[in-house]
Amino acid sequence: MIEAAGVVKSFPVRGRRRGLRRSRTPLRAVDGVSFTVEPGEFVGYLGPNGAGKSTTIKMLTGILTATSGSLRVCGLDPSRRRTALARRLGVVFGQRTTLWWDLPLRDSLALVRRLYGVEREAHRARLAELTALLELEPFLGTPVRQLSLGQRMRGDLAAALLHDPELLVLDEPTIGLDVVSKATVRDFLERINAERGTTILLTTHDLGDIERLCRRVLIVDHGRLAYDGGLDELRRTVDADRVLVVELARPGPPIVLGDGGPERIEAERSEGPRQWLRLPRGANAAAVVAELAARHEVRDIALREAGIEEVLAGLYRGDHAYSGPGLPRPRSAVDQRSTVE
Ligand SMILES: Nc1ncnc2c1ncn2[C@@H]1O[C@H](COP(=O)(O)OP(=O)(O)OP(=O)(O)O)[C@@H](O)[C@H]1O
Repeated sequence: MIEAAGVVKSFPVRGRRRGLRRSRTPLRAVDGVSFTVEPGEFVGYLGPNGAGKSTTIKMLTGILTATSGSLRVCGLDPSRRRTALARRLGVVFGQRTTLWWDLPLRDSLALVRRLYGVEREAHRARLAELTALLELEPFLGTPVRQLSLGQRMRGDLAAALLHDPELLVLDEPTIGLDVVSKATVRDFLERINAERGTTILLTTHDLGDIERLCRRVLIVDHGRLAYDGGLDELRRTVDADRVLVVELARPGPPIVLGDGGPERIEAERSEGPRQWLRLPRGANAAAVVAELAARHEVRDIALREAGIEEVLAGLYRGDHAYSGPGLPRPRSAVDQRSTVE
């Protein structure tokens, strides 16, 4: 569905004045990104602010032309076949609307039908289906400018899907939505992916979106792909800490396990009978728990895995080494690269 090979996008940037001339140093917003997305996949396209996500999406949809590299979306070159691609692609930008501000939502959606040349009968059936799934009925007659953000986003999703595209590209579709609207949008996306097989590429900073929806994530950093794989593998691969929270029968001195050896673990915090032990990477939690139980009177134990928030924050800050399966290049290579030509 998507094939990107060595895609680069440079923007000219006004530099410092040198004599009468200003230097124009190009900024590589996207710096040699390669990945493929198969039909039916639901992929998260993640990365810190300014990483190059929106620029990639604009190239995928044909709004921007790549400076170099090769890009195929639904088998088409997006910048040369933009109109043909538009019939097979749905796009939603959370920060903008594609609907007509002064028209009631129903009329906006009728105009979308004409734009895409969808037959009246097919349109009617599809509109009825999307109206039910997205619960649009109560505000179909309301002008778009009077819709709440959550209502407008549901309207935008309907507009993007009325022509039944194979691929849906979403740029922050849940930004600013309350918990109920987010849940409606997420349920809907999950459903069209599972039931209709619509391929979805989702850009988001929302951790709930990522955990709930994305089986595979691509992480970009400074315009480069830093990770391509599953969320669970990501949690396991990065050096994310696990913490044992132990409740002893009574308060005592800090627990020390594996004393003297390389696997020595000492409680880093204690509050009354409760103590926190940070497990070193690769430590066998079962063996640690067995040693704990043999040497202490333990009431309760909980193992706290790092949440995806901590894992991503660590990656974005550069705390973790990029190595291992699914991680195409070591962190040092990302660091050594210059973002400005
Ligand atoms: N038209 C442009 N001209 C010059 N620089 C641009 C242009 N568009 C984007 N950039 C720069 O390219 C880099 C990547 O921007 P982009 O919007 O793709 O990031 P992003 O990952 O979508 O960020 P965010 O999460 O904040 O939306 C940024 O440094 C940005 O300033």
